[in-house]
Formats: sequence, C-alpha cells, structure tokens
Amino acid sequence: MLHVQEISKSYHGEVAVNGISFQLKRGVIYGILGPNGAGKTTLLSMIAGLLKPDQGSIQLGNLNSHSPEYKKKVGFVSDAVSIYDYLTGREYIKFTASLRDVPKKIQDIEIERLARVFRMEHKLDQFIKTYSKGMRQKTALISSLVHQPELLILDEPFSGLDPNALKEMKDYLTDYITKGNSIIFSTHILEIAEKLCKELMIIHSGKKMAEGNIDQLKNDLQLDHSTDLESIFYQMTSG
Ligand SMILES: Nc1ncnc2c1ncn2[C@@H]1O[C@H](COP(=O)(O)OP(=O)(O)OP(=O)(O)O)[C@@H](O)[C@H]1O
Repeated sequence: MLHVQEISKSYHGEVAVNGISFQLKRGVIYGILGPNGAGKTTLLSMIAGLLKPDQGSIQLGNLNSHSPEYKKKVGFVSDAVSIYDYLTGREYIKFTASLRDVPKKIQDIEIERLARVFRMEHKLDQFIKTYSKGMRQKTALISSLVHQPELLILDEPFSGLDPNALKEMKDYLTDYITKGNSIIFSTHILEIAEKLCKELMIIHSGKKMAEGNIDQLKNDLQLDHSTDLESIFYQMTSG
C-alpha cells in the first residue's frame, strides 16, 4: 500500500535522510529504530506529507504524498505534541477532524468511542492546559484517529505513557491493523518494537542499515537466535 522510493532530505546542506526505500503492506505494524539524530522524525514527517523530500517519491496506493487526498488517508502524531492550551480536548479534536472534512455526526460518534478506549471521557471538556503529558499524547492520538486513516504514523508514541495507558495503546494498535490499516512508528523502546512490529527498519545517519523481521535481522548479522533486539541495534548503530 505504501511505496517509499529513494527519498532524501537535507537541512542547510546536511543530509538527514539519505536514499531510503521500503514498502509497507496492509495490516502490518512497521517499526523505525535508530539512535538520536538518525533521521526518524524527518523520515516520518515526509511520509506524513508534511515535509517534501528533496529526492524520491512516496505513494499510498496511487496517491502521491503531495496531494491533499493523501493527507486525508494518513494520520500523524508527532513526538513534539504541541496542541492548543486554550482549547478543550474535544474542541481540538473537532477542529482537526473538520480540517479533514469528517462529517459532524461521525466526529461525535468517533470521539465518544475513542475517548472511552483511551479513558479520556472525563477530561475531554477541560482545557488542554490542565492535561498531563500522557493526556496530551492521548488527545493527539484521538485527533489523528477520528478520520480512521488507512496509514497511522506515530513518532515516539509510547514515551510518557504509564503502563496502563501503554497497554491500552498497544491493544488498540494491534486491533487497528486487523481492519486492514497499517501503522508505522518510531521508538527507542526496543522491547515494544520487538513485540509489536512484524517488520523493522534500523536507520543510522539517515541511511537504512537493515530491514526485516527480527529473525531476518539476526540472519543478516549471523547472530545466534537467542540474541535480542538491543544487541542487534547496538551492533548496527554503535559505529
Ligand atoms: N528543522 C531542522 N533544521 C535543521 N536540521 C534539522 C532539522 N530537523 C532535524 N535536523 C537534523 O536532521 C538530523 C535528523 O534529525 P531527526 O529529528 O530526523 O532525527 P531523529 O532520529 O528523529 O532523532 P531523535 O531520536 O533524537 O528524535 C539531525 O542531524 C538533526 O540535527
């Protein structure tokens, strides 16, 4: 469903993403791993259609990432969750849903459903200013889900969540892909990546170092099958 072809991006002449290609099928959770500054946020921002690649192309079905229709089919939660302090959670979610042309009736139904899933029912009518970090993350997640995107893109979605919220989020994401949707996310929490992702990519200095399921990564590195993802990650990125 998603075809990423040789994309690159530089900032002021410094390369942040360097010729990355991959494909993502329907019903798959795909994890992006890499050390600080590896290019994960830049890569995900391009896939979300927010940043234009200098080179290469990104297609979802037959839609190019520059097209307005593409943006209606993807949902993005950034790691720098900056949502408006002086709106309530509900106002913020409705505002973002309106930008995506979600009919008001559907907005109301989906907001109630998602608020229940993420235990935010009693908070949605309070100002975002009063929310904790985890509540802000959940609000951003709900707002990215109201239009039921085919592709959900999450940049560091698990930092700041307590163990209960983490479980709710993992359960929701696992269920979300059973409906034929796909998820791509970046994380530094290797244990979650190992458990949730069918496929992984390790990037370093903007380049793809390895891709595949955990067993393929172990085979590529000729590692023993008892090796964990932390060791694989360390081998690939500590140079
Ligand atoms: N707006 C920007 N202007 C200039 N350089 C940038 C900008 N955004 C990112 N960079 C640079 O691009 C490179 C990749 O950054 P990016 O944020 O994509 O990495 P990351 O893997 O998400 O890092 P982290 O894990 O620390 O969040 C880094 O060298 C960073 O300094």
